Amino acid sequence: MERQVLRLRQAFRSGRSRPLRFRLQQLEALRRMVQEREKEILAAIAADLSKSELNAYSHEVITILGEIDFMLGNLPELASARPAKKNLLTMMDEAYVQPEPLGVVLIIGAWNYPFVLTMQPLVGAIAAGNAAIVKPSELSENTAKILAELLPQYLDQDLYAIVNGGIPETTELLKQRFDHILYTGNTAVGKIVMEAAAKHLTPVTLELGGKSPCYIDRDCDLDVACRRVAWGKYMNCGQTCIAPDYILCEASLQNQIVQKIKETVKDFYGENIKASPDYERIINLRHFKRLQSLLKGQKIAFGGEMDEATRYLAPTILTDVDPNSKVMQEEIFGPILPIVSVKNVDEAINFINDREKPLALYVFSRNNKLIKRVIDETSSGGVTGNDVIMHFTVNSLPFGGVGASGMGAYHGKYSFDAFSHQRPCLLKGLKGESVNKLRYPPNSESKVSWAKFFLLKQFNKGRLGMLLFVCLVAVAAVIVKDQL
Ligand SMILES: NC(=O)C1=CN([C@@H]2O[C@H](COP(=O)(O)OP(=O)(O)OC[C@H]3O[C@@H](n4cnc5c(N)ncnc54)[C@H](O)[C@@H]3O)[C@@H](O)[C@H]2O)C=CC1
Ligand SMILES: CC(C)=CCC/C(C)=C/CC/C(C)=C/C(=O)O
Repeated sequence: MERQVLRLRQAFRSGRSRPLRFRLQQLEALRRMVQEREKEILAAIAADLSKSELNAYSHEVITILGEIDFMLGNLPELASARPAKKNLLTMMDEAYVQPEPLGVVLIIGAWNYPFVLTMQPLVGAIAAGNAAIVKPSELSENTAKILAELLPQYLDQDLYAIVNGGIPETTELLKQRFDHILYTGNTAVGKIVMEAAAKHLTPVTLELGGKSPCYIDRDCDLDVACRRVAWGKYMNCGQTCIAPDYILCEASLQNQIVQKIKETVKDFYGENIKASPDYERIINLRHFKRLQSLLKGQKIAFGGEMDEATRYLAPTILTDVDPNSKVMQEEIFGPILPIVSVKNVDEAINFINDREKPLALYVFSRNNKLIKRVIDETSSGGVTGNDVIMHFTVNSLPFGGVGASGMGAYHGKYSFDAFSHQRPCLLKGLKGESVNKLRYPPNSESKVSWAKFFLLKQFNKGRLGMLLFVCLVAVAAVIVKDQL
């Protein structure tokens, strides 16, 4: 492992990953990989998650193609230096912010969207000019295997590597020194990653989970709300980090919601859900049993059927759920939808604020003011109003958690930023010592007054104002020169 990281570091040090042309060429190669090897990629995702290839394409491949296209179109601008506003002491100098790559970064992915969660960060890491090691989840072994086979065929092998394996391999990897780690997965392992990173003062982006609440207001089109919630909850069999975890609503809405979601499930998956190509399975037996245990003692208003042999768990709704029950204590990450009654929106807001900050928050209402109020009075990684999941698809929005649901963000420009250092650069000439005297010792009252003038004065006065100001500064400089 150590040797592998060293090899990448040497390649990074050679400067090869930095030129814009090289980054664009690697991103184009990645796009070629996705396009040319689409069938193999889809088959691997499909095998890992019992998913149809069509769903694998729309859940994962589209996102990556979109992200690569965004970077190819915007990289020249993202990577270029941005001029910075100057103060009076530096107005003759050059000041700019130059994004620079961080170095060798580690990307640790989770199994639930195994292609997106490794490749989307990799697009950002390449775009920002880094070397990268990708560690896919061992639970999605087919995707991990195909990535290990394909990436070296398309990308520079000295700069981008893939490490497969389980906890021992990740533990070993985490002992190495990286310049950034982007980890996606559960909160407990997030803490392990952060602790390991701290040993090297390595910055981290932690994409964690949590219980994302969904408040449905009385003043709402329930048909639409229930269809959208059912889509986001049962997609990937509920194994989506930003799936609506539970519904909060007034007690009087509960039965209507159950009825409408039931009808939607029939429209989506037909009478025989098991036979639907659009309904996935639970990733493994451990998760299946965990979900099974969450149903104990609950009132199942819909669904609940399961088949251990195929890890099938039907779309399920629980009603009158006690907020203290187990299903409300941990992220569900499966197709179980608890409904918790609240008296009104105030109680919903308190309910949300009494718990850890979630990764996503959803509010359905015809009343935009109410939606804005819920947003203003709560905190979460992201929000979609009157829909679920969809903020994930807008790559001009940063995607990430807050508090227990994570730190840092990525997607689009934010991925580029996550893997870059914004380096402030000030280039001065060797002239101007007369004015510089005011910062050299020995200090004096008059030097402090002039320093205040030069450093604290604002000059947002338009072109003419600027001209006058420059004259004023020139006069001041002459006076300073004579006085100091
Ligand atoms: N915020 C986000 O973007 C996303 C968050 N998630 C969250 O991830 C969770 C599901 O993923 P997991 O089951 O955690 O995925 P997982 O079991 O695949 O683990 C994630 C990664 O951590 C590594 N890992 C596991 N145990 C480790 C240990 N003890 N030490 C070092 N590395 C270790 C694995 O090898 C894997 O690469 C959910 O909580 C979900 O909400 C999932 C997808 C996206
Ligand atoms: C067609 C369409 C709008 C699909 C949506 C795909 C999507 C947003 C999937 C979720 C992706 C994801 C990585 C979720 C997660 O992190 O758990």
